[in-house]
Amino acid sequence: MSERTDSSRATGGDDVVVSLDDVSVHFEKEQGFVDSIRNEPKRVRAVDGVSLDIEENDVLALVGESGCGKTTLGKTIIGVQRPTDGTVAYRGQDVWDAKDGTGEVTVPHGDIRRALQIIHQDPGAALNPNRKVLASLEAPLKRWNSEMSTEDRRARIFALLDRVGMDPPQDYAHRYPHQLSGGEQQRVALVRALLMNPDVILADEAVSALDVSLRVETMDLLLELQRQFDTSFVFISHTLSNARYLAEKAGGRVGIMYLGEIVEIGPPQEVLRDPKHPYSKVLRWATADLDPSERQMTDPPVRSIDIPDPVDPPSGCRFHTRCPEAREVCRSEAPELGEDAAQPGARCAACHRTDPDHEYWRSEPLDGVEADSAPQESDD
Ligand SMILES: Nc1ncnc2c1ncn2[C@@H]1O[C@H](COP(=O)(O)OP(=O)(O)OP(=O)(O)O)[C@@H](O)[C@H]1O
Repeated sequence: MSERTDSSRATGGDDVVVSLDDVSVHFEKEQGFVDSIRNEPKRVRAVDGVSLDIEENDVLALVGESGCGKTTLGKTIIGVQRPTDGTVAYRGQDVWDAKDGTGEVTVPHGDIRRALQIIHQDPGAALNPNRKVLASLEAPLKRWNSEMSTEDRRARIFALLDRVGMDPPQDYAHRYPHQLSGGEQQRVALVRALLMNPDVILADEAVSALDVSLRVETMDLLLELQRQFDTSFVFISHTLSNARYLAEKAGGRVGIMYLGEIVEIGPPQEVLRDPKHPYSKVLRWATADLDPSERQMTDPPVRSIDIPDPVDPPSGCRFHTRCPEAREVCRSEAPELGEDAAQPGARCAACHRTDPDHEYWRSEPLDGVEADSAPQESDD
C-alpha cells in the first residue's frame, strides 16, 4: 500500500487509541514434508501494509470476502496478533515493546490487554462450558481489579447483565452456557468485554451466527452500548449490509478489504452510494438488499470469479486479474490508498482511476476489458 520514506507516521491527536503504521502479517504456510525440503517456506500474506488509526468513540466496520484478512487485521488492532512488519501502538505505547519489555514502557502490557477486548463469532466456544455465567464473568474482574469486594463485583456484573436485557440477572448468572440461547451467550460475551471498561472492542462476525431478527436487535444493542460506554468498536463482517447498518447508525467508517489490503475506506453513505474501487462495486452488487434492481439487471462487475492465492498475490494492483476496468499499468503499479486513509472521516480508494491525471488513462486495456477513454465524473 502506501510507501513511506519515513517509517514513523505522524498519528492524529490525543484521542487516537490504537495506531497501526504500515502493518503486515505474513504466516508461514504448512507444507508437506517433501515440499518443505524442496522449497522455500511459503508465506500467506494475510495483511499487507495497512495504516490505520482508531480514535475514541470510533466505529469501523471491516468487510470483505472470506480469507481477505479481516480477522487477522482485527486481532492485530487489539494486540493479540503480532505483526511481521510495521508497528501497533496503544496511546503512543508500542504494544509489542510493552509485551516484550523492550524500550521504554510507559503503559504496561496488562493495561493494554484490558483496554482492547474481543467478542467472537461463536460465543459458546469462548465460554467455559463447565463454569456458570457468574464464575466466567468474575474471573477476569478478579484478575484486573483484585481490590474490588465480592459484593461490588457481583453488583457490577448483575447491573451489566440487566443492561443487556438478561433479566432477572441473578437467574442468568447461575446458569451454565448450555442453558442459554445463542443470542444470550453473545450477550454474556459482550458483558465480559464491557466489564473491563475497554477502549476498543473487536466484534468478529459477532452477529452472523444469530437469526436475522435477533441480528438487528443485537446490532442495535451493540450500538447503544457503544454510545453509552464511549467504547470504540471494530466490527468484522463479510456482508456489506451488516457493515453498513452498523457504520451508518454509529456515524463511523466502512473499510473494504481485498487480499490483505484495505482498498477503500470512508463514511458508509459515500462508499456504498458511489464506490470508487471496482472491488467495492462487486461487493455492492453482491449485496442484494442494497440495490436489488442493479443486481437483477446486470452481470457481476468482475472479469473472473477466481480469487488469487494470498501466498502469491498478483503484481501491481492485486485486483487487476478480476477487475473489469484494468489496464496494463495496473499490472505493474500498485495504487496507494494514501496517508489520509488512516484517519477517521477520510474517504480514500486505492485505484488509479481516482486520479484523472494518472498514466492509467493512457494505458492499454487488458484483454477482455472495454476502455472508457476518459475519467468519469463519478471517478474523480
Ligand atoms: N495462524 C495462521 N496460520 C497460517 N495462515 C493463517 C493463519 N491465520 C490466518 N491465516 C490465513 O490468512 C488469510 C487471512 O485469514 P483471515 O482469517 O484473517 O481472513 P478473514 O477475512 O477473516 O476470513 P473469514 O471471513 O473466512 O473469517 C487466509 O488465507 C488464512 O488461511
